[in-house]
Amino acid sequence: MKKINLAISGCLGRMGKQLIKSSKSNNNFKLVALTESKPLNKKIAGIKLSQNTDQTFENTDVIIDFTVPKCTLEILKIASKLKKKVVIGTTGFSQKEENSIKKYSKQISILKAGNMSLGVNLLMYLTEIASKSLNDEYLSKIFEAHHKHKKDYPSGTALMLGKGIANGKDKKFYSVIGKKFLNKKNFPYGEKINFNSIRKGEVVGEHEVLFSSGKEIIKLNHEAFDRALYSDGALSAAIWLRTKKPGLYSMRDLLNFK
Ligand SMILES: NC(=O)C1=CN([C@@H]2O[C@H](COP(=O)(O)OP(=O)(O)OC[C@H]3O[C@@H](n4cnc5c(N)ncnc54)[C@H](OP(=O)(O)O)[C@@H]3O)[C@@H](O)[C@H]2O)C=CC1
Ligand SMILES: O=C(O)C1=N[C@H](C(=O)O)C[C@H](O)C1
Repeated sequence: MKKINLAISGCLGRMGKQLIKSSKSNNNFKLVALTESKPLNKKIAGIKLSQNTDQTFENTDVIIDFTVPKCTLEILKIASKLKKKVVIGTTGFSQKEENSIKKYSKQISILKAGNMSLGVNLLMYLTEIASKSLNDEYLSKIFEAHHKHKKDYPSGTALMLGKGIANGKDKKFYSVIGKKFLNKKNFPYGEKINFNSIRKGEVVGEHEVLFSSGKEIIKLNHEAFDRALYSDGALSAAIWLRTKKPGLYSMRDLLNFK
C-alpha cells in the first residue's frame, strides 16, 4: 500500500521529537514536512524545518499536531483549504476553539484525542461503566500529575475522564465540572467533579478517578511511562483516518469500545 505522506507540527517539542522517532521506524509513513513556530535553519531526517504554510503541507496526506491551541487552529485553516486530514493531540482548547474544530471537521477528516493511548481510552470506558453503575450516594473526583513543563490544567485526559463520568450519568459534561485545583496536597469530593493537577519533575502522565460513598472508595488509575505510547496511538490514528470521510473522530471510534 502507498505510504502516507506525513507532516509533524511542533517537531522540536517533546511529542514532536517522539513522533519523528516513531514514524521513522513505521513503514506506513514517509515523513515529508516538519514545522515549528519560528523560522529555523535546521534539517531533521533530511527535511528542512519550516512554518505552517500552504506550501509546507501541499504534498502531505496527514498532519499530526501536538502543539498549542493557537497552532492547531492555524493548521486547521490550511488543512481545510488543502483538504488534508489532521490528527490532533494538542490539549487545552477553549470552548470557542473546540467549536471551531467541530466546524473544520465538516470540511475535513479530523481525529482529536486528549490522550492517544489505548489504556486511557479503556479507562474512560470503564469510568463510564462505573459512573452508570453507582448511585448518587457516590461522589467523584479526578487527580492527575504531569511534568513541570505542562502549561494546561486540568489535563486533556482528566477532562476526558470527567466526560466519562458525565456520560455514565447521561449528563452534559460542562454542567458537572466542579473546582480545578493546582498542586493541592488534598482535595475534596464535591457535588460536581473536582480536579487536582500536580506539576512536578518529568512525570509522563498519571490519572486517577475516585468514587466515594463515604463507606468505600473505588479508584480507577492509569500511569504512562513512555511518550511512545502516545505517538503509536497518533500514528494508528493517521492510518485509520486515511479512509474516513470528513468528520470529527475520537480514539474511541478507532478502538471501537462500545
Ligand atoms: N493526546 C495525547 O495523547 C497527548 C497530548 N499531548 C499534548 O500535546 C501538546 C504538546 O505537548 P508537548 O510536546 O509536551 O509540548 P512541547 O511544548 O514540548 O511542544 C510543543 C511544540 O509546539 C511548537 N509550536 C508552538 N507553536 C507552534 C506553531 N505555530 N507552529 C509550529 N510549532 C509550534 C512549540 O514550539 P515553541 O517551543 O517554539 O513554542 C513546541 O516545540 C500539549 O497540548 C499536550 O497536552 C502530549 C502528549 C500526549
Ligand atoms: O502534556 C502532556 O505531557 C500530556 N498531555 C495530555 C493531556 O493533557 O492529558 C496527554 C498525556 O497525559 C500527556
